[in-house]
This record gives sequence, structure tokens and C-alpha cells, in this order.
Amino acid sequence: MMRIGIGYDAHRLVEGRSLVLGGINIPFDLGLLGHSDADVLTHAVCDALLGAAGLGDLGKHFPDSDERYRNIRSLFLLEQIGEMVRKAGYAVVNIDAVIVAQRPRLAPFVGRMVANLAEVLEIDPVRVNVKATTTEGMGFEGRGEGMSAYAVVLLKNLE
Ligand SMILES: Nc1ccn([C@@H]2O[C@H](COP(=O)(O)O)[C@@H](O)[C@H]2O)c(=O)n1
Ligand SMILES: C[C@@]1(CO)OP(=O)(O)OP(=O)(O)OC[C@H]1O
Repeated sequence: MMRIGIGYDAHRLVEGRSLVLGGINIPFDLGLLGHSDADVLTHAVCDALLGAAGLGDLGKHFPDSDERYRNIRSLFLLEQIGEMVRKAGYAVVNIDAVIVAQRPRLAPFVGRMVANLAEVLEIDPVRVNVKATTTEGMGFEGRGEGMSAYAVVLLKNLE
């Protein structure tokens, strides 16, 4: 059986925080605000995986009321979700994701984001695709108030 999942997340851009996307520290004058490192791309992938496996969402497993997760590296959460998905009997067919950000230019970093996501999920990087888009200045991402990310995941049942 194949199962599809969708993930969406958004975080506010603020001063005094690092910008982390797909586990990569990206040089920028602003960073994303969150309880964790606020890696919006990784959060969208986490939620898509959990959704496809029927395992709820990121906040259910790693609540932002829990101090253990303050400033946690989201790639570490993704690694644990990868284990949950495997234990539930599924393997990743492919992941596709898009980061919505007006600035900075993210294309030069996308290859390293893919490598990080694939590594922690223990899958071939050809199964992972990451894209970036602006909104041509429209909406909260376009005004530079925040960033969002969408991801879809296809899982296959190992039985
Ligand atoms: N933050 C971003 C946004 C986009 N890109 C790259 O630019 C291309 C064109 O963007 P559009 O918003 O016009 O779709 C897009 O395909 C991305 O490769 C980027 O690097 N960083
Ligand atoms: C990752 C967690 C936990 O640290 O916190 P945030 O970084 O605030 O991220 P969000 O996507 O709002 O919710 C999931 C969380 O519970």
C-alpha cells in the first residue's frame, strides 16, 4: 500500500536568531523564531512523514511546552520521526518540498539541504527534492515577515 502525506509550517523572521533551513546555517541578517531552531523546511517534512504514516503531527510528539525541545536541532527531530515511520512499517518513496521566502537566495544551499534530509532519514538523496520560491513580494513571506514551507511525502508499506 502507498500512503501520501502533506506538511506545512510557517515561522516569523526576527533579528538575533540564526537562519536554519534543512539543517544548513544560512548567512542572513534575520533568523526564524521558534521554540526549536525553527527550521521551517524540516518541520514541513516531519509533518508530511507523520501524516503519511498516520502518526499525527510534530507538536504531538515534540510539544513546544517541553523544555527538552527548546532550541533543538530540527534535523534531530526528523531523525527520530524517520525511525517512527520505519517502525510503523513504511519506507520513503520520495519527498518533495518548497520553501517560500522572498530573501535570501536559497538555490545555492538546496543541494546541502537535500543531503542533510536524506542522511538523517537514511535514504538515497535522489528520493528528496527541495525547491525555493518567492511570492513576488506578496503576503507575509513577500514582505519578509516570515517564511513558510510545504512538503509532500509518498510512503510504501514494507509488508
Ligand atoms: N528565496 C529564494 C526564492 C527563489 N529562488 C530561486 O529563484 C527562482 C525563481 O523564483 P520565483 O519566485 O520567481 O519562482 C526559483 O526557481 C528558485 O530557484 C531562490 O534561490 N531563493
Ligand atoms: C518543533 C517544536 C518543538 O520544539 O517547536 P517550534 O520550533 O515552535 O515549531 P512549530 O512548528 O511551531 O511546532 C512544533 C514544535 O512543537
